[in-house]
Amino acid sequence: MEKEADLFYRQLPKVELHAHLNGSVSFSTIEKLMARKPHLNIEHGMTAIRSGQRRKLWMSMCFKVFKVIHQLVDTEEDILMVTKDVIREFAADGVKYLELRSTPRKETTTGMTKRTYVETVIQAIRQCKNEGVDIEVRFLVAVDRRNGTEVAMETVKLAEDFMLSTGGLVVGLDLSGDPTVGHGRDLLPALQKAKNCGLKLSLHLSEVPSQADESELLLNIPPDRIGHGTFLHPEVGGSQSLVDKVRKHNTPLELCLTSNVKGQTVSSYSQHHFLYWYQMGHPSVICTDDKGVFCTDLSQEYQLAASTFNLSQEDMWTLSQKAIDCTFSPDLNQQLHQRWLELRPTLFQL
Ligand SMILES: CC(C)=CCNc1ncnc2c1ncn2[C@@H]1O[C@H](COP(=O)(O)O)[C@@H](O)[C@H]1O
Ligand SMILES: [Zn+2]
Repeated sequence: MEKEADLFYRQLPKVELHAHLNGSVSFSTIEKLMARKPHLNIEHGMTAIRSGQRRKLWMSMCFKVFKVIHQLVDTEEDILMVTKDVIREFAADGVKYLELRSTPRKETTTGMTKRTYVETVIQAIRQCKNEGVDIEVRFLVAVDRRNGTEVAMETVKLAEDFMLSTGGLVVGLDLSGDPTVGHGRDLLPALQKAKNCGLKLSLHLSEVPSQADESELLLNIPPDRIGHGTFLHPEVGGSQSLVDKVRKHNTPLELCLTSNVKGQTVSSYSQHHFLYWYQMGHPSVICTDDKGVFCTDLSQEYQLAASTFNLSQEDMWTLSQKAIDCTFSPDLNQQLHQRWLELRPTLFQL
């Protein structure tokens, strides 16, 4: 029975809209990177958060994991390998459309620049396409909230340049980074600029408690999608006014169950705010966030949502199909819906 369910969720065609590149690096890719850089003396436990592993002062500790991964991924060669591996892994997991996001990084020691960083990600996406990997991939350039106004402005310029030069592969901008650091008000002008030049916006919002003011500000832009939104509703310290804003614009939420449970912003799977939004009929998309760091994949997240909230395979099919309407590539909608229809008979004969 368990095996059949596994197979169903793996074969279910899926859309992944919230995946940070360096958080998605798998165990086997980390091994290849460690072999390239033995002098760093990095061990496996430093790049992933396994089940039951819990620490105090949690959020900021978790973000240290990314520092370790960034040490391992610091050349264009690494970025190319990591991006291609991540794309192939999502494809092998049944993801048919993937929006990857990543923060352009400069590494003085290796000569990698923010521009060559993005160029390399794009090159990897193109190579996978040419190699026939069965997945459509788009890219969101990420702004790390920690770095303030000026860097955010530069990043928007970079994203705009690539949006124009890549024939639509760069579709938007992500706002992420340690939510306990910095304030969204400093980033508003950059986010507005991005929106005005045609980049779609996906913003990490109310990922930790007590950010109602910031969320209010950011929701006024308004964003095109929301990452997490864990503390938006009144029952968890948000407000009805925040919920009303999200409802008014019908802004889809990207929901990452394991990330929130392991990140300890949600106490257990059954307490996850997925249920609040799903029951309301609000567009809710199940995503992984950082499949490498949290040792998960998208099929597992679908299966967890189904078993936790007692949803049928038919419900989960509908959820994955509706995610198509939440992508930043409306030009692909028809093609993706067609694909889902073609695949449906094989799934429901299992
Ligand atoms: C507890 C925990 C780690 C939660 C995960 N929730 C997150 N919230 C905000 N930003 C994130 C999260 N996960 C990854 N990121 C962002 O993605 C980066 C890693 O991917 P990349 O280097 O941009 O390719 C991190 O440095 C951070 O800026
Ligand atoms: Zn995230």
